[in-house]
Amino acid sequence: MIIAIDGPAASGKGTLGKRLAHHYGYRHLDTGVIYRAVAYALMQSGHDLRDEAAAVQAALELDPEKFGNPALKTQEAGEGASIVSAIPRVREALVNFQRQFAADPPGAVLDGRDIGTVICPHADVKIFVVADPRVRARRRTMEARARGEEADEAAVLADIIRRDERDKNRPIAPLKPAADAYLLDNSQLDIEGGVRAAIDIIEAVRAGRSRG
Ligand SMILES: Nc1ncnc2c1ncn2[C@@H]1O[C@H](COP(=O)(O)OP(=O)(O)O)[C@@H](O)[C@H]1O
Ligand SMILES: Nc1ccn([C@@H]2O[C@H](COP(=O)(O)OP(=O)(O)O)[C@@H](O)[C@H]2O)c(=O)n1
Repeated sequence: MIIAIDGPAASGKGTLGKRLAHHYGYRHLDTGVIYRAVAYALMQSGHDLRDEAAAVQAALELDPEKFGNPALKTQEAGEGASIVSAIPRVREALVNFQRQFAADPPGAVLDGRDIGTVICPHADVKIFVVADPRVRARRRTMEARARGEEADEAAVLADIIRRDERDKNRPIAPLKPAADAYLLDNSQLDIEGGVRAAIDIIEAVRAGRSRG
């Protein structure tokens, strides 16, 4: 089974993806990390984030062993990711890696912006996670502070809104729900509540299939 989770910045995709993967015994890929890693590689080598040739090269040379680097979690890496991810050839260079991950047994949960629309259009279940932008900014600010970083909630909110706008309005693989995605608003839910709501959706889809 392939579970596709998409949604805007800091909506809880990764947290949900990890928890669902654990619940079902599947592997989990946070695809945002891939774009963050490309941006980080360019930043480290002093290239402009809009340098297409350098960005494609960085995408082709990606090392999944480095996806755990804490530097990828910063606001700068997220902002950079949103710039490099709008380059069509960068996205093309990363499609096979993601599809291969999705196809390997026993099943996979992928989260990002275009999983249900582009990477896995035939995913068994698609969930589009949303939350009020102010709630997302609050959670992301708390997360940064818990890591010992300084974070200004108004600046985090502005970053989230700017990134969502860029992601929604790019011509290639824009952020949007697939036509057959289930919307999950977790603004009023805690993490457990969000996980339960997602499992309810997945089980309802499975039950419908086995009847159908
Ligand atoms: N339902 C929820 N209730 C409270 N906090 C949440 C919830 N879902 C996620 N979070 C927190 O919000 C922050 C952003 O979640 P994350 O999974 O990193 O989002 P995304 O992968 O969409 O960027 C994290 O600090 C996470 O612990
Ligand atoms: N499948 C994906 C995942 C991320 N991205 C880009 O990568 C950026 C960072 O993604 P992320 O999921 O790590 O961001 P957060 O939601 O964690 O803040 C996004 O703003 C998108 O521009 C994408 O284009 N496609």
